[in-house]
Amino acid sequence: MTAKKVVLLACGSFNPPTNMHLRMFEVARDHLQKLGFEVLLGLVSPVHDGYGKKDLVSSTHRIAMLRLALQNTDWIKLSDWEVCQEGHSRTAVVLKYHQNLINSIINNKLNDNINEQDAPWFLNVLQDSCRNVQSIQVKLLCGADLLESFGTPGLWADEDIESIVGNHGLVVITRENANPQQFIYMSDVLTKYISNILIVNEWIKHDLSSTKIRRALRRQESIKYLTPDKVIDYITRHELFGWTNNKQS
Ligand SMILES: Nc1ncnc2c1ncn2[C@@H]1O[C@H](COP(=O)(O)OP(=O)(O)OP(=O)(O)O)[C@@H](O)[C@H]1O
Ligand SMILES: O=C(O)c1ccc[n+]([C@@H]2O[C@H](COP(=O)([O-])O)[C@@H](O)[C@H]2O)c1
Repeated sequence: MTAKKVVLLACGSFNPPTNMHLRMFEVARDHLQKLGFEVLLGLVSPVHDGYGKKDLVSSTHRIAMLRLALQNTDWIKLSDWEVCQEGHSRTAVVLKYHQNLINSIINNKLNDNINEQDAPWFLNVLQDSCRNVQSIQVKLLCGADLLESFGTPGLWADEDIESIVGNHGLVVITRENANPQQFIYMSDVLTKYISNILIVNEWIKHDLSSTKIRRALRRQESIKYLTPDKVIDYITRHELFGWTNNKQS
């Protein structure tokens, strides 16, 4: 039996990227491989500046930090499509864009809207895998907190949730203080598409978040081993997140 081919796409602020953002892809790939999927590629899609989240640094900085964070992986790539749009894109739209692009590659008919210049970051990785392939599914990779944010009133459109779980599927990494199984049980739409939702237990718990890194930096505390050293160098060089190089004694 041939393995179902999957691309994992993670959306978020990555403000800044953490080791857990990278680890999430590894944990998901291991689990999916055991279930018989072939994970061809991981994509990181940072949110547009217009998302307007508190303390969000510019996408120029977030992209630069992600590029540094991704230097030691050969299968997780940055997609800057979302940050290059005019404003914030709903996640359902981001998934659909990448799915359409991959479908075009499979069908070998990149059209005028989607040309090779727009997608150099993963065309070369995928092109070989795409030969003789019928389909590749783009799934949303997320932490359990993002899944649970589906329940925040007014945050996600109902049709978008249905499109994300129905057309793409979710790979959810467990996270402290979240109970994805119970959350799915409480939701009719998630229960309807339960076969499209894979929950991956992260047994090696890292209660790590960008918020905690930002807090440490604000307090002039070390963030070593929480994010790659090159990201730390970038943050300190640009004095991001309240870090200052001229400390008053
Ligand atoms: N420790 C973690 N365990 C599981 N998933 C995580 C973890 N940290 C981040 N993620 C997931 O990574 C994706 C992108 O996350 P995001 O940029 O919001 O990071 P974050 O650390 O949660 O950020 P912030 O603290 O600024 O809210 C989300 O799907 C989020 O759930
Ligand atoms: O598509 C939506 O309606 C939607 C609603 C809320 C959040 N999101 C996405 O979820 C991600 C949340 O990131 P964060 O850092 O706010 O946890 C980010 O990529 C947002 O674009 C998307």
